[in-house]
Amino acid sequence: MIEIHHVVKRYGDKMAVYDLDFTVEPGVVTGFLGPNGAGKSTTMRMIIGLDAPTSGRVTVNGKRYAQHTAPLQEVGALLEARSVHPGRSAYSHLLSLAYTHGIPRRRVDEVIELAGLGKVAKKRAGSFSLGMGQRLGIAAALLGDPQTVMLDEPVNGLDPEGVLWIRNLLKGLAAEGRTVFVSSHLMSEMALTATNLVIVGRGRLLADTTVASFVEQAGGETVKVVNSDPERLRALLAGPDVTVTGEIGTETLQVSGLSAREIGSLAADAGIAVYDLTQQAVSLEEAFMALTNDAVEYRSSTDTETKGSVAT
Ligand SMILES: Nc1ncnc2c1ncn2[C@@H]1O[C@H](COP(=O)(O)OP(=O)(O)OP(=O)(O)O)[C@@H](O)[C@H]1O
Repeated sequence: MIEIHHVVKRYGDKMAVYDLDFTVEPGVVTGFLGPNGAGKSTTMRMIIGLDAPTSGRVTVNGKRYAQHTAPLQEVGALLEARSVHPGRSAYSHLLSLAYTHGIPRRRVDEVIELAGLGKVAKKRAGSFSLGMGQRLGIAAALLGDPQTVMLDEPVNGLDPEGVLWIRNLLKGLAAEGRTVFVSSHLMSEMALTATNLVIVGRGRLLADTTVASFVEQAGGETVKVVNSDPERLRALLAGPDVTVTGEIGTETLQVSGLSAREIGSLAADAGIAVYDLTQQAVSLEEAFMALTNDAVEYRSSTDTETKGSVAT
């Protein structure tokens, strides 16, 4: 468990984190989200003692990181900066980490396998792609078989297979009862991976919630239905908890409050042809952007025009 108690972090005049207060529970993946400069990396650095809070307290399993006798076995962390000697192989990097932390050699083989680095383990880390570097960082984070795993932007640079691998890895670690805390810019990615969400903006806590309630607050699930008689279908679907929207003159309706199955059956009973029936998650990315809009530190003039809806 990670506990952040009223933490403030100031760099000179810059308030990087202001009165952050939340708990990261074991057994689930907790996503840590926020736009650039929100304070995610600063918070993560404070968790593993690379930075000290100006005020407040950060503990892992009840103690400050430095108070743990075997910190690598307590918290495994991947932070954004890569700290691997480029001339070293992945294997020797992990081996030297293991030696200096009293971790047996066989664990090095295990994490190399786990991270899918078997074929490149003897190659110089300096020749690694961004994705392979991320995998090596994750292997190092897991070396001590830690109860708490903290990863800063782990999907950065990974291809789709790598993204899927991370997703399953994180869920598996949480299912083993570990505390899994992972930062991201992407709400759509976190919605597929995390159970809990901590959202920050400009160093402040904006939401401490679950993916399920975030989705619900953002408008819940909708179903897109393209059909031969939208006017009649719209009337058929109407009900107290049902919302139907759609542009007049098009064949497409967006329905919330009914499942795709229920809509398909109602349309079939009425003899209305359905050409497309797709369950769509709400645009979580848009809901996230709306929540963090005032907290975006740097924005290009075109950003506000490029809001994309991301189906998950
Ligand atoms: N060492 C430092 N000195 C001065 N300011 C800093 C320092 N580290 C971070 N900051 C500032 O603190 C704020 C929070 O930065 P931080 O890197 O924690 O954000 P972040 O959420 O991780 O952002 P990103 O997603 O871009 O990595 C930013 O305004 C940043 O410029």
